[in-house]
Amino acid sequence: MPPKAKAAGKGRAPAKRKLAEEFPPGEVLTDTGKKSWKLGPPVGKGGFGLIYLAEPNSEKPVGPDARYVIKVEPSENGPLFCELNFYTRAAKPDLIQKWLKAQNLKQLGVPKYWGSGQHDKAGKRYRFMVIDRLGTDLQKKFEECGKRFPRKLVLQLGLRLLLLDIGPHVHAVLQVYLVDYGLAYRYAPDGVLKEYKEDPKKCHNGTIEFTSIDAHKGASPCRRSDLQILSYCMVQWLCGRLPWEDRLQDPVYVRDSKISQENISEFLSQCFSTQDKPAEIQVFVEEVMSLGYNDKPPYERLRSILQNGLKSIQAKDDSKLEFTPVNGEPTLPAKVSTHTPTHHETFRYQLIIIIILSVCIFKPVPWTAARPRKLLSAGKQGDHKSRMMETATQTSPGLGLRSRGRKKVSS
Ligand SMILES: Nc1ncnc2c1ncn2[C@@H]1O[C@H](COP(=O)(O)OP(=O)(O)OP(=O)(O)O)[C@@H](O)[C@H]1O
Repeated sequence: MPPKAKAAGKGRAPAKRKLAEEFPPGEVLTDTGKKSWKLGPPVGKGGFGLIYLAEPNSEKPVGPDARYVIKVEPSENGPLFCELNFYTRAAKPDLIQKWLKAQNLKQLGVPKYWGSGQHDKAGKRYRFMVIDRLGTDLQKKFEECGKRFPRKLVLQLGLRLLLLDIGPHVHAVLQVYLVDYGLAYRYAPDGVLKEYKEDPKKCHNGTIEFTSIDAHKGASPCRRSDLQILSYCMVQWLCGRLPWEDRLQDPVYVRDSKISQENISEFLSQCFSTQDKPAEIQVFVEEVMSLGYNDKPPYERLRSILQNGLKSIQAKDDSKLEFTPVNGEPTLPAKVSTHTPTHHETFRYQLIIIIILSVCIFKPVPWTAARPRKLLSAGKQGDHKSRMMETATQTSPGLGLRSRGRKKVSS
């Protein structure tokens, strides 16, 4: 994620967390299943921890083609604990496999979980988690495109991030993944929806510019919160800048600016000129903003709104994601994978802001012949086949900074 402003000021709740120190390449960590992992260089940085390339421990150093990453944070930090909870409940390889089979899907846009544990170093205790290594992140692509994505791409990303199956594009090669489940939340444990309740101590959780109004108010996230975040992301991708980005240091200002955007048409008029304002985005945002806290969003309707947007520009969701600077040439034409993430109703998780902000572009190689430019070998599936990822420079959805001021850098 790009460096974002630190949230500060009144109403800012999240407690201070400790930063992890950087471990040298070659550090060996042993997970709770007694499997040892060797760290390579860091490939990403969150607000409180680092993400390292990693491989099962062996004589060899960990190279740039590592198939795993390990996220390490001081053990007392909450988000990694929360994230681990998500991964162990929802993303163990056998669980994902079962889910795919049950849903008749080929792939799911959630990295697989391979292990976790605690590691002591210099008198300090760290928590770590091993997951699939993915490719470049969407934020990086956004910056490469001059901070604006073409409308077709935004609509396609919107369709994928709605977490619905988009159909059998079996030969597609790029997939959008969601990572960073540090704020994942079970919005309906055992099928019982959580009640709306504001907690002043939790105000403004998430990446400040995109976080939902629910989160600003300290309410636990729900499905509409995810969609609000997605709406803000899509508007920013289209126009380059959200109206409240001038004062991200002030979460109350950001919250109030979002709340004051009751008239969606006026909100979008601050972002687009009259001729550039995409009609479907207005309809989409209106639909999202009309949702109640416990409403099940009309995902199909939301999808068709975005599909209609594609039609209106004589485009279709053809499984090619073209990262083209607006009014320019494509930087890296690419295809998108067979299946996008499917709505995870059964997991009863609320995938919140950081997740949407943490979208990886990932290209599994066993299903493709040609290597696009700038490939970096990486990743693995359960079958231990290596695969390649298209990457410009850095890895993972380098999106994200929480309003708590988590900064990210990437290698
Ligand atoms: N599975 C992955 N494969 C490759 N790179 C990754 C992966 N996961 C994360 N990264 C890289 O590390 C960066 C930080 O990841 P992540 O958002 O999970 O960390 P975080 O500590 O939770 O960050 P934050 O403090 O913003 O919540 C990402 O932006 C990305 O560049």
